[in-house]
Amino acid sequence: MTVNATVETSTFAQTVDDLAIKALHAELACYPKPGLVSFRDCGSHADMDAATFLASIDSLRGYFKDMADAGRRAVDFKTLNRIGMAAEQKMLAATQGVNTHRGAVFSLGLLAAAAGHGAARDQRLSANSVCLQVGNLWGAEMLATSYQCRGTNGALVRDRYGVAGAREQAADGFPALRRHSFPALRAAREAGFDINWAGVQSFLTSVAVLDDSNLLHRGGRDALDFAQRGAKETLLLGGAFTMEGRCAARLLHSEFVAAWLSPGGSADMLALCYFLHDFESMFGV
Ligand SMILES: CC(C)(COP(=O)(O)OP(=O)(O)OC[C@H]1O[C@@H](n2cnc3c(N)ncnc32)[C@H](O[C@H]2O[C@H](COP(=O)(O)OP(=O)(O)OP(=O)(O)O)[C@@H](O)[C@H]2O)[C@@H]1O)[C@@H](O)C(=O)NCCC(=O)NCCS
Ligand SMILES: Nc1ncnc2[nH]cnc12
Repeated sequence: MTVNATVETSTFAQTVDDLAIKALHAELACYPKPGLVSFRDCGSHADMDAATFLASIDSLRGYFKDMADAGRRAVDFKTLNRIGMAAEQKMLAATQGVNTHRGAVFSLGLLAAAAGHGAARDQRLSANSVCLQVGNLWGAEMLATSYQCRGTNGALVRDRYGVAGAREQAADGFPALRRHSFPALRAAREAGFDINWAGVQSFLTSVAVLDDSNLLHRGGRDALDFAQRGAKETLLLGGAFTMEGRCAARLLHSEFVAAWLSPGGSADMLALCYFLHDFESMFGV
């Protein structure tokens, strides 16, 4: 189905906004997500809780519409970056300076822009094509030195461990998400699991494969290895598909909290997967 044939472009951008906000809500609600904030507890965080996230999500309403509209106009990365920085400032004002959704503002914002770009040109709107378009359209520009943040946690671990972070994932069309996290969510939904447990399965899959800069920043290589191993072992027990796997996921949550580990990058991947799943059901061919 092509968008031009079905909905007005402005309605499309509003729908993208609604789906992105819904995805951020679903990510927050999903439990157990080892180490992360949900309505049950604050995970490995002393400075934020579910209320902080709700305020943050509310502040982002309209941002994804702006990004979809900007994508429709085929703007350059500089323009997207400016819109993103303004959204980040609104988010920080809503959370009294706590970083709740910096990564999601970046990654989900870029998906919204690619969706807007594709819809205006009657392109295929599968999850895969939208992810790849981010890299094709803006990848080279976003890797340019002028956009390298200095002093961020991501920049510090990139320099220290040489790993690919949020920017490199986006520039490459979100390979971990396309190959692992999203197929895990889709397979779980097709197998009949609800959005919570399908989300847990996708989240564990992300933790198992992603070089999460939050884990590296808090605990170095040991923390990343510990988290990836724990997620893999939980998946081997069946993950969200078995009672044993679900118990292991709850236990892993306690272990991450005890070690003060928080895989924030995987939280973003989960929100992206929820968004893409709804988006593809609505607009995909
Ligand atoms: C390009 C930017 C994303 C900057 O990136 P950079 O890597 O330089 O810096 P960070 O500030 O560290 O942000 C990266 C965030 O991306 C998430 N992330 C981490 N690893 C990965 C990964 N491998 N792949 C994809 N995404 C990843 C993660 O975001 C989530 O975690 C944050 C909360 O974590 P928390 O534990 O609370 O961390 P802190 O408060 O920072 O520290 P401590 O508590 O430990 O002390 C939360 O934001 C989640 O979303 C990383 O944090 C980008 O920021 C940029 O250029 N922005 C410009 C504006 C823009 O967005 N433009 C729009 C599109 S062009
Ligand atoms: N639910 C969550 N908990 C902690 N950090 C996050 N970053 C994005 N979502 C998050």
